[in-house]
Amino acid sequence: MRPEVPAAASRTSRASFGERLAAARSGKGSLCVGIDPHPALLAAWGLPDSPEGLERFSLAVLDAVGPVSVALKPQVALYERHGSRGFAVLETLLVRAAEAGVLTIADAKRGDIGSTMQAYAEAWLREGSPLAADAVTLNPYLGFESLRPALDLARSTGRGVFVLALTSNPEGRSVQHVGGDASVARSIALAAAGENADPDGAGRPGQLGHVGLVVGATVGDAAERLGLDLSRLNGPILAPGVGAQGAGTRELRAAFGGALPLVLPTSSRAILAAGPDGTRLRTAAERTRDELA
Ligand SMILES: O=C(O)c1cc(=O)[nH]c(=O)n1[C@@H]1O[C@H](COP(=O)(O)O)[C@@H](O)[C@H]1O
Repeated sequence: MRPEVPAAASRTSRASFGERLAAARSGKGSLCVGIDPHPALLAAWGLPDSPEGLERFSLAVLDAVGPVSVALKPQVALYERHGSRGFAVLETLLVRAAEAGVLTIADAKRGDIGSTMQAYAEAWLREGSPLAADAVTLNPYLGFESLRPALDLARSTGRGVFVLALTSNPEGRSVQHVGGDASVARSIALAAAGENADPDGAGRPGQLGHVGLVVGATVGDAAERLGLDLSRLNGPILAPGVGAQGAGTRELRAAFGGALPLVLPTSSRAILAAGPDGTRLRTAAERTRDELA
């Protein structure tokens, strides 16, 4: 049976996603835990690489780290590899997280021509969609403006998007860093800041907006070097790369400087490896959160 629509999907509040995230951070501190059920992790937890294993893993992570994390970020490919039954597990996770009051960021990295983008936007952000999350990651390779359906839907529903700008992987440089002052990364950051200038379209500039960026914690001084003025984004910055990819507090400070208050660090494998014991898992998340504070 299809799970009910997440509570988050039926919200009518006009608060922007950036404001909702900031409110949640003020109570819970600032850590996003990524849910990446890799086959090796399932095996280490004594679970089968099957939809059943996936469901037990996902709900155990929610129970253990939900209370100490401001958001959970399921990596949708790890669900997709189990086909429709994997996606059914993701739907259940999104419902349960909404019921538990934990924000969800679907790490789907979607991006396509506008007409197709409309369908992706509806899948991940529309009221009533079984896969609706609080936010979704987007890939702007087809041009920032191709993301328009998702930008507009996020704005009108109080949900958010995180657009890839400077990714944590070394290969990203060959696309994102080229061009000096006119780099792809800088143009994406400028476009995102422009969207956030009036985040709810109601003439209330100054609110944190619905358009976030993904900037890896591993990127060193790239943001500064390429002229991305992240402190003017007026929206959240998702920073993967913490833990398994080698970044910690020092790297976050080096990468973000004055923009650190906007940064939501996210870590997956380094925390998930502490399971399956729920107490150890929660302690690992708390320790990571507190070290990064
Ligand atoms: O959008 C992302 O979440 C993301 C962007 C990026 O630049 N780098 C990056 O690692 N990610 C995702 O963040 C997670 C990182 O996992 P860990 O390396 O295990 O912490 C994976 O799900 C990646 O797909």
